[in-house]
Amino acid sequence: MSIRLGPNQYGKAENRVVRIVRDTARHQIRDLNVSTALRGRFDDAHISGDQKDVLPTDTQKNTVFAYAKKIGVASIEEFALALADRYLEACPAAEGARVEVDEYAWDRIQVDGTGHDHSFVRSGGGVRTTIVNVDGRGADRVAHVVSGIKDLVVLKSTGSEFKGFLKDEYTTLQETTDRILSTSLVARWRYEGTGVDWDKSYESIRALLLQRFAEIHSLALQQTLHGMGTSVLEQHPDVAEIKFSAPNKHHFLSDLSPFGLDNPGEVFFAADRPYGLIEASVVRDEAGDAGNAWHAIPGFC
Ligand SMILES: O=c1[nH]c(=O)c2[nH]c(=O)[nH]c2[nH]1
Repeated sequence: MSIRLGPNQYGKAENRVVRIVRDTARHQIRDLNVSTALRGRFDDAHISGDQKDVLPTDTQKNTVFAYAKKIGVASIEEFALALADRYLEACPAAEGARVEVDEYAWDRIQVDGTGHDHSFVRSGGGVRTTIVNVDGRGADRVAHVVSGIKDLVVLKSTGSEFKGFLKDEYTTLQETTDRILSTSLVARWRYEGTGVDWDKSYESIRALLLQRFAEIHSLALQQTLHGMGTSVLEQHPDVAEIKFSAPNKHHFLSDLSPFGLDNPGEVFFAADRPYGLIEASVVRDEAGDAGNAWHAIPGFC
């Protein structure tokens, strides 16, 4: 019998770091959840228990907070790339570093029509996210950036059909040409390089996803996702591929006939489970090799 150590990585998950820029009375806030992981030649740490190669997860955490002060957060992508490079510099046994950053956005509280200098209210409308993987150093360095948005809850109250589907003896679903379509979208897209205006690109893709969700007359959530992804690839040449995970948040028409009431698409039961889970990706044919870009991202096909 032969048994060996399989794939492994280690790091500090979910460092909650809030960076305030307070050079003037008008403060800026970046509110992050940062998870780090190193992979490489860490066999001794697992097999003999010798930790000589291990940069502690505690050090990885400290680096996140020190870098928030030293270099600040120009964008979550730049911050993640800088951290990944730092870990590879500090830890010779590491062959690759993975840094995932979620950002919780804040809006200024409006007082008399003006955004307050230092009081904020958490924004709705999805969590911005990035996952950076850097493999190697110097001339061998390869960096991949997968950015995205999650928890983007959207709904259209008409303009959605689901009909013509396969039926068997267990099918009870009625065909419909007018239903509610709603999802809590996760979309992640892989950039081809790192010479990107990260904030501008994110805002533009987020706006485009919302616009296309609204515009597309949906024949199924699958077709809506494909349409949204195709538009992103058409309008963003630096995006190689986009992946979606979309729970179909079913809204069932409430039967009000026992109460002598008709219900022409006005009152619904919003079920929370079970839900259809629709996952799809749209890929550019000539896209470069994804390498480790999608390493350890759960919930995507
Ligand atoms: O958009 C949908 N896609 C499906 O595959 C599906 N299946 C189902 O029951 N309802 C829906 N809706």
